[in-house]
Amino acid sequence: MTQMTETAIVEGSQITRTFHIGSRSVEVLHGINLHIQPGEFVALRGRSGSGKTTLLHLLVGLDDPTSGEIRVVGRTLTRLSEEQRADLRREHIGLLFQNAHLFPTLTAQENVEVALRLQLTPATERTQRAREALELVEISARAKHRSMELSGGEQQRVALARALVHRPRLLVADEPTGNLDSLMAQKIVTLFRTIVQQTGITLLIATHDTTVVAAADRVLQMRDGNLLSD
Ligand SMILES: Nc1ncnc2c1ncn2[C@@H]1O[C@H](COP(=O)(O)OP(=O)(O)OP(=O)(O)O)[C@@H](O)[C@H]1O
Repeated sequence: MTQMTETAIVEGSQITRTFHIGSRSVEVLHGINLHIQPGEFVALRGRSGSGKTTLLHLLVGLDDPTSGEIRVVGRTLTRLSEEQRADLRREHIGLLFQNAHLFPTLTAQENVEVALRLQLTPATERTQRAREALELVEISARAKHRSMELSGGEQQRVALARALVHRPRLLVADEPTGNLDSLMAQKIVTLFRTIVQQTGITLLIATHDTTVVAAADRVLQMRDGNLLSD
């Protein structure tokens, strides 16, 4: 087993994941080791089906590895209950997906505040923090628009604001530019870089997008359930 270090914000040691489909077992991840340091912007690249989404789900505690150990922000995920893992996400992790998954009839501001309601943050602080998050992703001018009135790129910015509003230490994103045209994608990527610089957050992004890959500090390459580089 690889030695776990004290300083990494995300660490995986010999992670495997096997899915059971009927009587068949399919090992999708074959013993992944990885270390991500605080403040790094890491792109996770690999063909469709190589296991990127499966790995991300394990690293944020949405799924359990078949074997191996995962430590995120100093906690060993396999030792936590589902509720404790949900708390860990609420406190320290932001999630962003290919689709923005906003409430269509709520405004941009309200969509961001929803994340803080779950944390029982007082109303005045919620409003202020949501405003700041919308400012950070440069979408304040649309704060009062209902999300269904926004473009795809604008919706993704609101989703990013929602993922950042609780000031997580780690942002994990799965194909966040997958539904955007190249100009919109470029703008979001520029924003990722700015946010890393301004906040010191750690970014882990699974992507096929060469713009994201080019902007990252480091690229992890997956192939057929193996990580080729760490
Ligand atoms: N719940 C599941 N049950 C069975 N097989 C699964 C499950 N989830 C994923 N797989 C299989 O695991 C493999 C890896 O899938 P995964 O979604 O992690 O790949 P990916 O690299 O994220 O692909 P993409 O770039 O298309 O999103 C695929 O062969 C997929 O069919």
